[in-house]
Amino acid sequence: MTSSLPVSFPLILGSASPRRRELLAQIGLAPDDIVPADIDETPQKSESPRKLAERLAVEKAAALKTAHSDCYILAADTVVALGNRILGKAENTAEARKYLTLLSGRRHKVYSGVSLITPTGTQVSRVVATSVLFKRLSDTDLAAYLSHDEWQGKAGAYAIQGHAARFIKSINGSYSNVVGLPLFETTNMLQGNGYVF
Ligand SMILES: Cc1cn([C@H]2C[C@H](O)[C@@H](COP(=O)(O)OP(=O)(O)OP(=O)(O)O)O2)c(=O)[nH]c1=O
Repeated sequence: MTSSLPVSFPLILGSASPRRRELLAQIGLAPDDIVPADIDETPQKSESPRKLAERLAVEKAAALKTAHSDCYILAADTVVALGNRILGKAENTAEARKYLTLLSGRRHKVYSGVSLITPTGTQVSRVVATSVLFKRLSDTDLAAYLSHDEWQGKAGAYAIQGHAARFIKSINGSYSNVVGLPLFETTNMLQGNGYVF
């Protein structure tokens, strides 16, 4: 007898981030295709971190819609924020040092926007926030962290899933959200919109 599991439409992950692919794999999801969305990620004037994370996730998914009709398209964006100040990806070691010095001994928020386009063209989105508390970083901590390239390509110039875990006293909220994709909310979004897995 053959099983009669309902068959879903293909899932496209609109992301160049290896973290997002790994996070999906963690919950048993292998996208049918991975297609980075090339959009301008510059914040708008006075845009809040939350709004930025949502807008960029929406735009990343929307950028892939025409080329991938009849698919589920999932995209996300992660923003690190100290109050309303957005810390993006550092461009060089000096900027990474500046960001980490700002985060030192303080609590900040990480917002991930997630957006899903269904095969019928409906787009749903949400933002998840996690609060992260860094210990006070010594010069030795900073020098050690900046001596390897973990800071590169990460919002706020750190990776909670890497060596930066040494610096994190506590988090309040979703861990996977900090790494780049809130898995509980993403699962609900996919299943709530008919994606079977
Ligand atoms: C705060 C934090 C961010 N990050 C990463 C997740 C994201 O890859 C990156 C934030 O940049 P994003 O612009 O969200 O993502 P991306 O440019 O890497 O990939 P794409 O836009 O194609 O989806 O920072 C970590 O890996 N660990 C962390 O602790």
